[in-house]
Amino acid sequence: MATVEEEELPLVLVHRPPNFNFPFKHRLQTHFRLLDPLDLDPPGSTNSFFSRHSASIRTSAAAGKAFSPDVADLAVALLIDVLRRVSAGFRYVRGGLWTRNGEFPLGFKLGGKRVGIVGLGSIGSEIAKRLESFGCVISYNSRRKKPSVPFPWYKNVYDLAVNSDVLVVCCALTEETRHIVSKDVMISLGKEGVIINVGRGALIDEKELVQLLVRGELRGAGLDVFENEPDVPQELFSLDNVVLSPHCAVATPECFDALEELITANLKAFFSNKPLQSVVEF
Ligand SMILES: NC(=O)C1=CN([C@@H]2O[C@H](COP(=O)(O)OP(=O)(O)OC[C@H]3O[C@@H](n4cnc5c(N)ncnc54)[C@H](O)[C@@H]3O)[C@@H](O)[C@H]2O)C=CC1
Ligand SMILES: O=CC(=O)O
Repeated sequence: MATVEEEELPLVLVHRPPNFNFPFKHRLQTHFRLLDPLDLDPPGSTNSFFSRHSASIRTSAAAGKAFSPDVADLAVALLIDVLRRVSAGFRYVRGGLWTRNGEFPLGFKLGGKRVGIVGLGSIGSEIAKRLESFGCVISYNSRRKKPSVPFPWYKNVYDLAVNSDVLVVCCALTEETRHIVSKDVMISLGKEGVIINVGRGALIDEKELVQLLVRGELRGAGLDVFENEPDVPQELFSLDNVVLSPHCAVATPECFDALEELITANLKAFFSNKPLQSVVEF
């Protein structure tokens, strides 16, 4: 039961993925009364509060750009790790292989690589900015050419892959983008090709990706997201050219501070009839 003082706070309906427990919930509760359907409905419920009421919900605050710099940092870290074999080198030293086998295999230079970004949104733009400063040559695919962007645009991912050494996948997952990185796209990237995914697992045909990596038909992959998290295909565990992270691109306290600031600003704007800083239309 809410107390009389709590009743006076603005009521906020929370819409979040079941695996996202925002650590600043208690601080938001000092300004707002939170109605979190996941506290009421079990995860996966087909008749959840949100699905029953979503038709009547028109506007909500989104994460906006709060996550983007940290996600972009991790994408670049995964790419450098795959190319320069950072994690593999660590395993080599720790496993005593340096003493036993001698020199470690050569890695590959980042500068000069042609990087194709699938989805030049908020995260993709941050990735482009970082990789450009490393001397990479950027191009991108999105539904439409972005007039203010200087990089070459490819209208499909296949053509982007043909003209890239690296594909960085960071577009939104929709029915249209599910498996947008198909077997054909990966084959067209070629044997020297590297794939980085910080978007969603299902943007890539994961079974085909695994097969291509196992058969040595790609140079490597850096993956933060997977089709059936937290289950990761076991075949990837023994591949030295694959770097895996547990969907943690946003997992920094700074990121959550930025998110808290944005959510609070959005909610305060909403309750004073001012424009939101970031909006989702349902
Ligand atoms: N690994 C992680 O921890 C995180 C992953 N993400 C994922 O990254 C995605 C992108 O995030 P933002 O850049 O912030 O979103 P955004 O909305 O700024 O950008 C999404 C981009 O996807 C593009 N896109 C949509 N449909 C497309 C299509 N059919 N073909 C090509 N491009 C298409 C849009 O043009 C847009 O440029 C999110 O939807 C989310 O799934 C987001 C945050 C953290
Ligand atoms: O962690 C956030 C996400 O969208 O992924």
